[in-house]
This record gives sequence, structure tokens and C-alpha cells, in this order.
Amino acid sequence: MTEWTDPDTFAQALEQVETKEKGNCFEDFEDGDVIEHDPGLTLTQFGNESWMSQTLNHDPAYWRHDAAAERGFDEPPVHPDYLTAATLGITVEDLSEKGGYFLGRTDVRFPTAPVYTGTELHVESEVVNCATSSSRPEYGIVSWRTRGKDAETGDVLCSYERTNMIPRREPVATDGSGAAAAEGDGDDGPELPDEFIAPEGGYYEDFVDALEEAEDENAAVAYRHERGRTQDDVTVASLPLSTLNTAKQHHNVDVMADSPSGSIVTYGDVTRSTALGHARSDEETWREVGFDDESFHTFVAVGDTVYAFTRVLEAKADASSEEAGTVTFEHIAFNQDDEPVYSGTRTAEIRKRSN
Ligand SMILES: CC(C)(COP(=O)(O)OP(=O)(O)OC[C@H]1O[C@@H](n2cnc3c(N)ncnc32)[C@H](O)[C@@H]1OP(=O)(O)O)[C@@H](O)C(=O)NCCC(=O)NCCSC(=O)C[C@H](O)C(=O)O
Repeated sequence: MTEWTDPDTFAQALEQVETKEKGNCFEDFEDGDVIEHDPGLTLTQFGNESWMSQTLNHDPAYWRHDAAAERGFDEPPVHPDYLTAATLGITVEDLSEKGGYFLGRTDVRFPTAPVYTGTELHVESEVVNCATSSSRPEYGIVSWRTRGKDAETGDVLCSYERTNMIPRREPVATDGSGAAAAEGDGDDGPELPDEFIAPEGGYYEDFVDALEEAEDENAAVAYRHERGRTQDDVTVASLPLSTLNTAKQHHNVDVMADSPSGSIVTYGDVTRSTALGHARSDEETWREVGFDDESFHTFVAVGDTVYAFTRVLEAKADASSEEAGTVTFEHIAFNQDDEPVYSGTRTAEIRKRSN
């Protein structure tokens, strides 16, 4: 028998054989396609606690039965960030395993809440838009509407619309207008207010008071959170794989050496959940309502530290419980060089001070 493990022979064999490909390229998606994702995942207590502990989401209602009961839950529920990350993770093999960067997401909602551990997740996605990238000929831009359902009841537990850059099989000619606009628009951005106000505490009333104070002056309610989380092998590779996220961006250093990031990068949902964990540690969260206009601005890699900045946009008395009001925040995750890496708006019910 031929000794195929002789290095020269093996190199020739590797060049000549077909590669059994994984994932899809831009050309494989068409508007209106519906994809039922084969991987499923049971939302376990272990998965939930691993996600929450590593992203510093330590709200006791998700960890302790007494704290859960006090917040109206039957038991510590599945954290919405873990549910969102698991819903997306299951879709990766079909949608983004080829190596497309996660650019943004909007309309993240939880129609059936709370969700408890032991629930089996079944996920489907519909292609809602396929666009040419005007700046990157080797990529297209694809958006999908995704729904994560309870496999037993069919209830939608988490839904959102996500956009990724997806590699093309064949690069196309582009007009380069995206890159040109970015270089030459000369826009310095909006001016900052004269003053920044931080709420005194983390209750609903603290946000209302701070917004009222800001209204009287040229001020904004905005502050940074002290905690940071340096990215390591667990956050970069283990957490995405625990959600069945097979994107090579998170665990294949060899392939990623030749990519725009040059190395493996943190799963967008880890970056975002970590920043949200920092923000939540400075507030009295009651329930998560939803997330919009999420964008990933630049890569986060092993050794980078994820910090968070919060701007309070609005506070309204209406909420699902009299114990809470509703607050809309803009959260910005940033790195050790103060570069924004993620931004998005979040609407959450925040507990009122008890009388
Ligand atoms: C990915 C980048 C390196 C691209 O940078 P750059 O080339 O400078 O271009 P732009 O950032 O302007 O964007 C490229 C085109 O994409 C469009 N875009 C950008 N954001 C959105 C959005 N939210 N929705 C729709 N379209 C968007 C721009 O308009 C550009 O279009 P065009 O001009 O026509 O070409 C850089 O953006 C970057 O580094 N981003 C961070 C990416 C990242 O780190 N994501 C998280 C990690 S990857 C991941 O989590 C994968 C995940 O597992 C999964 O599988 O999804």
C-alpha cells in the first residue's frame, strides 16, 4: 500500500482531493428562502450558568430560587442573553459558518417569557435581504429573520433580524462607494452636551430624576461602568461552541490568520452580553423587553478587554408590573483603547423603589 503519510505525498493528496464543505456562501441565499436549522439545543442550567457567569451577568433572580420568586418567576429562568446567543448559535452552520462577520441585529424580542431550563430549542430563519457590498467585492450582505421556538409547544421564545457579511464564491466588481464615503464624508458627528449626569442609584426613579435634571440643562444622562472582562479562550472559543456556534471566527486560528481580523474573534453575543452584564450590575433590572439597532463596529480578540458605557434615552411609567417602570438605554461596549466595539438600544423594565 502507498505510504500516504509521507509529507510530500500527503501534501499532493490534500491538493487533489475534494473538500467536503460546511456552510453556505452569499450565492446560496435567496430572498424568501426558509431554513429549518437541524441542530437543536436543550437550554440547560449548566449552559445558562456558564454563559451568565462568564459574561458577568450575576443578577440573583437567575441564580437563586428565593430571588427568582421575589421577581415573580417560578424558578431561576433562562437568561435572555443566553437564549438569544443559543438561538443564533444554532443557525450558524446554515447561515454564517463560511466566515461572515456578524454586523448587526434588530427587533430582538422574547414573545414568551420567562423560559425555564429543560426547554428544547428549535430554530428557523427566513432570508429577508441579500445585498451587494459596495466596499468589499469578496462579500455580500445578508439579513435573516430568525425565530427560536419551544420544540414541544411551537411558542416563539426569541426572534430577531440579523445581518452578516457573507463570503462570495466569486468576488464581484463594486463601485467602492461605501469605502469612499467612509473616507471622505468629513462628518465630525454630533456635538456632545456640556454636562453628563449619572443617576444616583439603579432604580426606575433614579433614571427619571436624572433625565429630568438633564432636561433643564444642556446635559445627557450617560456614564461608564467600572468592570471590564478580558477575553480569554473560554469567552472566545468555549462559549460560542457551547451554543453550537460553529463559526470559524471563534475557534480556527489557522483559517482566521488569512481573514480581515487576522485571528479568532469574540462571538458578538459574548461581547454584547458582557457589556450588558456590566450595565445591569449598576441597575435594578426587573425584566428585559427587547433590543434594537445593534451594531458590531470592530473586532474583539483574545487579550482585549470589554468595558461598557450607558446613555439613558427615555423612561416611561408603563410596565408589565406595578413594581417597575420601563427605561430605554443605549449601551456601547468599548475596548482597552476606548474604541467602540458594539452599540445598541435596550429596553428593560427597571424596578421601582419600594414605598
Ligand atoms: C466587518 C468589518 C471589518 C467591516 O468593516 P468595513 O469594511 O470598514 O465596513 P463597514 O463596517 O462599513 O461595513 C461593511 C458593509 O456592511 C454594511 N453594514 C455594516 N453594519 C451593518 C449593519 N448593522 N446592518 C447592515 N449593513 C451593515 C456597511 O454598510 C458596509 O456596506 P457596503 O458599504 O455596501 O460595503 C467591520 O465592520 C468590523 O470589524 N465589524 C465587527 C464585526 C464583528 O466583530 N462581529 C462580531 C464577531 S463575528 C461573529 O460573532 C460571528 C457570529 O458567530 C455569526 O456567525 O454571525
